[in-house]
Amino acid sequence: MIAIFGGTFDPVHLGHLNMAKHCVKHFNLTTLYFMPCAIPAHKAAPGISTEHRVAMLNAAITPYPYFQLDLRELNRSGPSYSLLSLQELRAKNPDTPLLFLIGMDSFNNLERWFEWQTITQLCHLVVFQRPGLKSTAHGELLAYQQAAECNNSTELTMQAGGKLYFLAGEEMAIASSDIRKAIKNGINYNELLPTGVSQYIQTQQLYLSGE
Ligand SMILES: Nc1ncnc2c1ncn2[C@@H]1O[C@H](COP(=O)(O)OP(=O)(O)OP(=O)(O)O)[C@@H](O)[C@H]1O
Ligand SMILES: O=C(O)c1ccc[n+]([C@@H]2O[C@H](COP(=O)([O-])O)[C@@H](O)[C@H]2O)c1
Repeated sequence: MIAIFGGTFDPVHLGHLNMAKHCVKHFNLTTLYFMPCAIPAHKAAPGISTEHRVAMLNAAITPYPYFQLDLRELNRSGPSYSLLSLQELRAKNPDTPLLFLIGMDSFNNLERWFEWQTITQLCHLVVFQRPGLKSTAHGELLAYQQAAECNNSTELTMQAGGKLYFLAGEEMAIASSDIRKAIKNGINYNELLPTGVSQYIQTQQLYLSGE
């Protein structure tokens, strides 16, 4: 199995680590790759450099041998469409089950993603809960959910892609945007971040101004 966790990670926080750890444990993964995007398809570009985001990801994953980085989107120009990354991964690994981990808010917006229906064929989507959010799928997204959802994780090992799995686990009400706001407003945010990340933010004086 190949497991990818895409995100802006501006910055990576304990909510990200929590869902990624649940995914590793649940699917008994050897490796899960955090894949930072370069230019988010649907939100404002990060106000800090790519190097800072990657440095914070490295600080966050260092204690965990089963986490690695996949930097392919940083080496591409244009919006970081997940479709392109998944197509590349699929071309290199034609028959390997491919998991793409996202949060419930991302799932509820999936219909707005570039060629989302092709994405659902290229990989299995693993959706982690986000506090206060449930699937709001309707129309074509609901049709996909009804056709693809499975409750038995071994089913995901039996085909390369096409399934949808809702992964339950401890929910953490943490968002990068709240952390950026807290830092700007001088509010303590350290308990929301891996230690190495909060140290890096302080040393580099990140997020003190801007959005
Ligand atoms: N606390 C959380 N619980 C569940 N899913 C999360 C959580 N934080 C992030 N995610 C999911 O992780 C992926 C990457 O998230 P991202 O890097 O955009 O962080 P974010 O906290 O959502 O950022 P922002 O607040 O700036 O939108 C997305 O699919 C998102 O849904
Ligand atoms: O491909 C798309 O159109 C697309 C649209 C929105 C989000 N994504 C991906 O979803 C992941 C989480 O996105 P975000 O914006 O919540 O950090 C990240 O890997 C994004 O590149 C992808």
